[in-house]
Amino acid sequence: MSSGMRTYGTGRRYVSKDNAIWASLDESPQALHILDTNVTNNELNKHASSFSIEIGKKASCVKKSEDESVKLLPKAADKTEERHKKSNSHLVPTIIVPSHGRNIAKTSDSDVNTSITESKMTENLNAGLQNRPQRKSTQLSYLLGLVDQQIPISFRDYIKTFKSSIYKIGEASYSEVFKVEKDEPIVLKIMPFGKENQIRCSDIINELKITKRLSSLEGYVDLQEAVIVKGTYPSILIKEWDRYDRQKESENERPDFFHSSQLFCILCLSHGGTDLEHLELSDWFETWNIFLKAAKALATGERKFEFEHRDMHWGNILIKRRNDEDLSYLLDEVSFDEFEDSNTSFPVSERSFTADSLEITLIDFTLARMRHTGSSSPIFNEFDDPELFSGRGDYQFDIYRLMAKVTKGQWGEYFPKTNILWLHYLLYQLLYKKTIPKPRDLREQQLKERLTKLFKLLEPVRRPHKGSCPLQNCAFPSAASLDEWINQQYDD
Ligand SMILES: Nc1ncnc2c1ncn2[C@@H]1O[C@H](COP(=O)(O)OP(=O)(O)OP(=O)(O)O)[C@@H](O)[C@H]1O
Repeated sequence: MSSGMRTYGTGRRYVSKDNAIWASLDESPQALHILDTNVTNNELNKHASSFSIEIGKKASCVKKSEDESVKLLPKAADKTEERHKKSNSHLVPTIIVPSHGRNIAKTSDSDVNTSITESKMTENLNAGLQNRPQRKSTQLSYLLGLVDQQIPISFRDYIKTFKSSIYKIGEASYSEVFKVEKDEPIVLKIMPFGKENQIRCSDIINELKITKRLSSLEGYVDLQEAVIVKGTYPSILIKEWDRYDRQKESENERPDFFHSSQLFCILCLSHGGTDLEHLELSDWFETWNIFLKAAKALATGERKFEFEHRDMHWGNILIKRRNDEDLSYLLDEVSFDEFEDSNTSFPVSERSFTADSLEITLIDFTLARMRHTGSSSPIFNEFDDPELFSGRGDYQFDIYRLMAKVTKGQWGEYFPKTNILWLHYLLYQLLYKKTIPKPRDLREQQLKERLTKLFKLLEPVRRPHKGSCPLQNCAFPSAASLDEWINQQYDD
């Protein structure tokens, strides 16, 4: 992996040996060291130091559990270590940020039983239901209500309803992601929940509600269906899992260990394309459009729902280029006459046009915050996993600490500035982590300069001096304000 670290796709995240990541950059966000040691919640500080790693040590597969004892992860971790010996010797594997808000729930199998009680549609589950085992069955009932089910359906039977081929396309901390081939392909995000080391039911509820709500907005993934299933992993998916493992070496444990009582939430989503980390960018038109569209999507989310993504790393930004056929109807509307006898070379406009034909889709709202309905309390994640704030070696991890600074731990409140932090991260990834061909003409050069200018404008902390408040330097309080500024500034 070019960046030397994996930021998603598994619970195990890696820090590059090169901790002096900023030393080589002119625009090094000063935030890193200042904020590392200054997270608002003292508890976080306490934990932050616990996760530092020593190169070459067997730290790769240990993590501190809640009771501070060090324990080995199951099989998958051993496999990871082996793999790293083989192919990733430049990485220092460690567990930095295992999952988002997916604390080790202190539940037993019986805590999440499948007996169905009357579903009570209380709106605010955030504060009330997390970490209360006695309410687990109420949470499950609530979740089933959200997906219009009375009881979980059989996992195998549900998968059988798909008549076309299914391929595994991705994986994450606690989920496996499959694609169902169709004219309009769909994606199945399969998340086991409710038991130890799995996603909390309350987190599933939040992700589902937010995904549903944003579904029709431009720039956000479409939720076509959500189901709660129960049972062992269907063999067709295991076969696909094995194929993926052979080709790409999965970081997860083979999902054949689940008990027949296991519950899963399956989100059926539109296919959003390739994530930014794995997409090769062809020019600065495209690069500009990715940033612009991400900023616009966040601005729309803010305006409609007081939305903050809070985890917009480059694995959560999907990009799809419309193919030539999709574009033909647009080409019909373009007059090429103006290019005749003109000094403007046609390829410039053509490239610009192509870049504009790109779609972005934001996914993964596990950590997101939004107002659900007018009167109800917001949906949000408590960020109560201290490991979220202890990552090192990538700007992504500093963003979590910066968010703690901005929110002062009041995660339920509305702080659109967190969207600006993620947009600054996005600019950094685009400008310094992607390999984009040099601008080939003036127009491309201008777009690159725009992005560089915005990178400076959005920088969270610039030359802080005594008594100054970090984050006060960035002029934009929200993605909406940035969007307005861009519209005024650049009318193209
Ligand atoms: N709708 C989609 N279309 C295409 N690919 C997708 C889609 N949803 C997920 N993926 C792929 O699967 C990966 C993991 O998905 P996602 O980020 O939603 O999982 P997660 O468990 O929430 O991850 P994280 O570790 O970031 O919490 C993505 O990075 C992407 O490559």
